[in-house]
Amino acid sequence: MSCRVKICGITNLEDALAACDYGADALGFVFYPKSPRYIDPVKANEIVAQLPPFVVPVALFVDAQAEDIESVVANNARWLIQFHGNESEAECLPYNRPYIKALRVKEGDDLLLAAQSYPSASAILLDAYKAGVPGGTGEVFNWSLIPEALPLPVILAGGLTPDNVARAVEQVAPYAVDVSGGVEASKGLKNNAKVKQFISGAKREQ
Ligand SMILES: O=C(O)c1ccccc1NCC(=O)[C@H](O)[C@H](O)COP(=O)(O)O
Repeated sequence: MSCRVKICGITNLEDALAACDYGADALGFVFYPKSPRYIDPVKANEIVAQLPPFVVPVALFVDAQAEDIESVVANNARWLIQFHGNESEAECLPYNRPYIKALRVKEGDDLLLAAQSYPSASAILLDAYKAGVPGGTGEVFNWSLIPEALPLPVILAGGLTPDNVARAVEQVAPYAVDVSGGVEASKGLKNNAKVKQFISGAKREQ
């Protein structure tokens, strides 16, 4: 089965539309001010207004204030929210939007228990744990730590590239894959050839 693809860290319209042309299913916009991929909410909403109708825009926050989240998602009914910090389920619910909860994976974690703490999530995104860095680390985690029976669709992230994505899809069989650094020319700017190669690798029939 073909895997869905989310291209994260979009900061400009050209990269957004190119990713859509190559077959991206979702685009991630980072509203974490300390990220080199941070995008201004007004600019992000201008881009989202120009996306093809079947591409899902994902607004990514890290332990953000409710008013900051509202100020982004109130502008377009299409936004799905990705919580990439230490938000509890109760903190993910007030926006009445479908949401993805990111979990940062490290040895010894009980991922099943962690995923079970978010029964209202649409999907769980699994990313590499790195102390002091909430995401976009470019690091791969040990995929064999993922339990067989997670209760939600899994989005695999962390250090994916055009070179390893087909192997990741084959080994993990995730609902979707998510990439940021592995398809960049420089922080915040995508390399379109890498984006195209990544998407065809992810969607290649196994
Ligand atoms: O991309 C960031 O700078 C970022 C900062 C803080 C929290 C999350 C962030 N990105 C989250 C993503 O969804 C990335 O795509 C995911 O962490 C994988 O990144 P990469 O390993 O670079 O592919």
